Amino acid sequence: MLKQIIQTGKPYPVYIGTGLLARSGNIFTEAIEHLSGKSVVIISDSNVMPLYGSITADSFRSAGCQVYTYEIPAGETSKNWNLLGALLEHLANLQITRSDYLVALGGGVVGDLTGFAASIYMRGISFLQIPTTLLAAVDSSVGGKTAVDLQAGKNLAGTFWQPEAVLCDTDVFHTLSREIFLDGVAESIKYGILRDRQLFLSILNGGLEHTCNDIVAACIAMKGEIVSEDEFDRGTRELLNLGHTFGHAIEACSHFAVTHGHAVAIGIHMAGQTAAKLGICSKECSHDITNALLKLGFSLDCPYSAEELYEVMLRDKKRKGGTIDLILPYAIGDCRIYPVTIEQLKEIMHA
Ligand SMILES: NC(=O)c1ccc[n+]([C@@H]2O[C@H](COP(=O)([O-])OP(=O)(O)OC[C@H]3O[C@@H](n4cnc5c(N)ncnc54)[C@H](O)[C@@H]3O)[C@@H](O)[C@H]2O)c1
Ligand SMILES: O=C(O)C(=O)C[C@@H](O)[C@H](O)[C@H](O)COP(=O)(O)O
Ligand SMILES: [Zn+2]
Repeated sequence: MLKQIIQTGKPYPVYIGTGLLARSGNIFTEAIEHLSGKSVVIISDSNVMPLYGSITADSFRSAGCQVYTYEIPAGETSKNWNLLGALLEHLANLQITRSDYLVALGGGVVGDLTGFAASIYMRGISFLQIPTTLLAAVDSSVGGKTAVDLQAGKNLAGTFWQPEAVLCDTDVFHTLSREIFLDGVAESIKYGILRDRQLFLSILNGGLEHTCNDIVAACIAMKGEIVSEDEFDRGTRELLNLGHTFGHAIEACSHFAVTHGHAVAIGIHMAGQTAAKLGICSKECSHDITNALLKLGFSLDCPYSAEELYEVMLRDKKRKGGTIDLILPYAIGDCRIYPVTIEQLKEIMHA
């Protein structure tokens, strides 16, 4: 089992390995002094609960916890205000107290919703992350961004609330469909393009199928490094949004029919093209990014017009009045924040 510490205001461990789910209760209670004896509410979705709910619940019970479970419908549309409210009411009905724990068992949707609930229930209680998608393992389970979507767009309401610990059992990826696994490949290769050309090449050459734990650990380490520098997303952390200004707009335009990872893949391709057009990176660099995404199996056609995307992009959280921070590649392994005015953004989109 690999262990990393995420150095936020409140440092916390991330455990990565195989066969961990059946031991999750023990691993967490050994790491967290007062967890045994507490109530834990395992929150999961309608696909993951039947697969991994019992093994997780049994493990927490054997470690001395009182276990409750709560299931939400699978899919992005569960990241909404009404479901968040229903979950909070349920916690209150169970008489969950401030010393108890929530456990997010699932992909990024379960993680973002559970983290949000944990951050506001009784003004904040502890939670644990058990990611079950590749995307959640390499990205959403670490760093403490929580959110729900609003009608106007993606993740427009949320908090920063770090988990107490994260446990990532990579065995669970075996039940993912190819498409959902690919969503995680998009967020993984993002890390390579951001800061690590070697990681980019390893993923391109099928590394996630062969040396999965090491690559997951490398992505988490990079996320930890960036988040520890800028926990509250006021500077460097914006880099983690590579491909997201375009990607979030695609998700919103599709009413969330396009998954986050696929939208981010198209967004990374668009970021590469934009950088080449602006003369920030070479044409070869932009082609290498696009070809890598195609080789990995992404379809990069965007079904929405420049106008449609632009309107949604204006609500991006990296907008500061009349400017918006784009994240653009200067080379593979070197991305930077590149502010543009919203007028320039309009021109870029039309080009
Ligand atoms: N907080 C962050 O930093 C952060 C980072 C990246 C993405 N996100 C968010 O994460 C979400 C996307 O996460 P996702 O791609 O995990 O989507 P998801 O949570 O919707 O999971 C995708 C699908 O896979 C199923 N599933 C999950 N684990 C499974 C398993 N082991 N076996 C079989 N099926 C399984 C789910 O039921 C769901 O149908 C988006 O809402 C995105 O905005 C947040
Ligand atoms: O952790 C971060 O910071 C990220 O930006 C990671 C992204 O992959 C993730 O999709 C995040 O939820 C996007 O955040 P947002 O602030 O653009 O809503
Ligand atoms: Zn993302």
